[in-house]
Amino acid sequence: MTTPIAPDVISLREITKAFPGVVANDRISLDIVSGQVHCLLGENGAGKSTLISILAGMQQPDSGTIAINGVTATINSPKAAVDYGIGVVHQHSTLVPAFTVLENLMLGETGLLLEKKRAIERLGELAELLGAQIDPDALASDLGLGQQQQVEIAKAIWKGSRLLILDEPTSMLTPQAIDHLAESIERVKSQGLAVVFITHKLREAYSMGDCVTVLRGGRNVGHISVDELHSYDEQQAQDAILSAMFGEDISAVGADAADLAGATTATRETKAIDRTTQAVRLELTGVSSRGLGRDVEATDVTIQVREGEILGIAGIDGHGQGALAELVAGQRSVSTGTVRFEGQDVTRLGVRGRQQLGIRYVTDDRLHEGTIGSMSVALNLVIKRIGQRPFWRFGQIQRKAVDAEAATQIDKFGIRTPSPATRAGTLSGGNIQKILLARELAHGAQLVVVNKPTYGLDLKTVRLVREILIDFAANGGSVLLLSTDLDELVELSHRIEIISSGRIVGSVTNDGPGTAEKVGHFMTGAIEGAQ
Ligand SMILES: Nc1ncnc2c1ncn2[C@@H]1O[C@H](COP(=O)(O)OP(=O)(O)OP(=O)(O)O)[C@@H](O)[C@H]1O
Repeated sequence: MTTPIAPDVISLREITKAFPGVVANDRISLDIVSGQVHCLLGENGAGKSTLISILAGMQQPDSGTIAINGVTATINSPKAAVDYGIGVVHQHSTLVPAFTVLENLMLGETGLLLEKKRAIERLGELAELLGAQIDPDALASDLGLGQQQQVEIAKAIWKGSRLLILDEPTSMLTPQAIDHLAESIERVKSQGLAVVFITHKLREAYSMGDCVTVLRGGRNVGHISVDELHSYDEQQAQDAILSAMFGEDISAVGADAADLAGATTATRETKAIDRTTQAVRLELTGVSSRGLGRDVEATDVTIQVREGEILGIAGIDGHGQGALAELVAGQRSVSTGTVRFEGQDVTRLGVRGRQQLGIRYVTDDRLHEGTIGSMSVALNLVIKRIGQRPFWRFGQIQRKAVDAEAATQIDKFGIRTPSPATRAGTLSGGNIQKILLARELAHGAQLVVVNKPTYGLDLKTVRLVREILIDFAANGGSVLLLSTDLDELVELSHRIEIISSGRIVGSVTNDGPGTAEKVGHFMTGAIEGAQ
């Protein structure tokens, strides 16, 4: 066991960090105390990631100080952060897939392998601390997401951390893995570590947090102390957080606050699609995909999506959702089976041809595949229409038309950007997602494939994106929704099919209470089957 660490206070004072056109952190002060989970909430672009990247030594503040127990700490590199005992678990896995768990852990931040015997001992200590079973010899690529995350936590506190920062740790996990994570956090906390927990989910802030800080527009706009949070019931905690998050806008949010908070269990009132009147728009018959062999291929998939229908595809992340999405979009080839769109065989049609028919794709890889970070917001909004009128004429870009389109979409989707000319890569995750949706749903979209459309988005943006999809379907559009979030699937889908190891293993009509349990049953079966 690790020795309990004496209570520490990490004090941030007046931390300020500006980027061109935006003050990401504006004189933020807060205290992070050992033995407590400090939740950090705020809308997309509020400044959370900037603040943790400063704590993690990845960025330097323009001004302000960080002190540990009253002594100034100079965190001028990731190595310095590790030396101060600050470990971060990022949203996306940083493990090397081809390495074993042990190799990943031994490969420290210096890139040097530690001594093996000592590493096995340390892993044993940490596995006990986390209450996790971690096989040192398992390949990282063979681990489920929950297990990968346990390894990431072990890696973050490998050197005996004092502060563990978890950046939206629950967004990809199954309900079971979230429970396990909550137990691990409790144990880490009881060993005297401080935890900073970034989440968009108010339920989690209440159930796992000891205190809450809300950021808005780069500022610390509200703090709920340990005593306050522990004295509140869930409703009071939600009200306090929401009013800090939305300030005067709360009246606009008003009655929908519970929805925004994700407090209610999602149920969809809409009836199933009328199969006698709504034509089949997309039909996959016995389709298997053929990719580069890096991830799970779709195998023998037969599905139909009708006009006006949202078909949800549930499953543990990495079970062939990417392959399925790409083969509908035309980005991955079909090895067997047929893909038909509005009656036409499009099995061999490429991406561009499918786009012209109205098939659109919002990838879950917003930053790399979905947008070009070095290009402006305006160009990203029209990038799929290069060479086409009215944005290009005679090989020349038509600035006026591009700017007019950008202005319309920025307004319609509430994209928060200093200007249309700002580089897309500098926007927050939520705003990048809005660019993708704006672009893909524009101009003749008939069917949109969306993969994890609200992953990492804040409450308001989640609601906006879901409303956009519901409206699109209500107006006759078809949606193939791939998601790992059961609440989202139940809230949006008319029907839900479950994918496991690339195959469809079940189908549930979303006809009222009990749907989530039925889907969960298939998913759990899928987990057991996969491990
Ligand atoms: N490297 C950068 N260059 C320019 N602007 C940046 C950079 N990093 C962040 N920003 C801007 O700083 C602001 C705060 O962004 P930050 O990523 O910290 O917010 P966030 O609260 O973490 O958002 P999200 O919930 O979307 O992750 C945003 O307006 C963002 O566009």
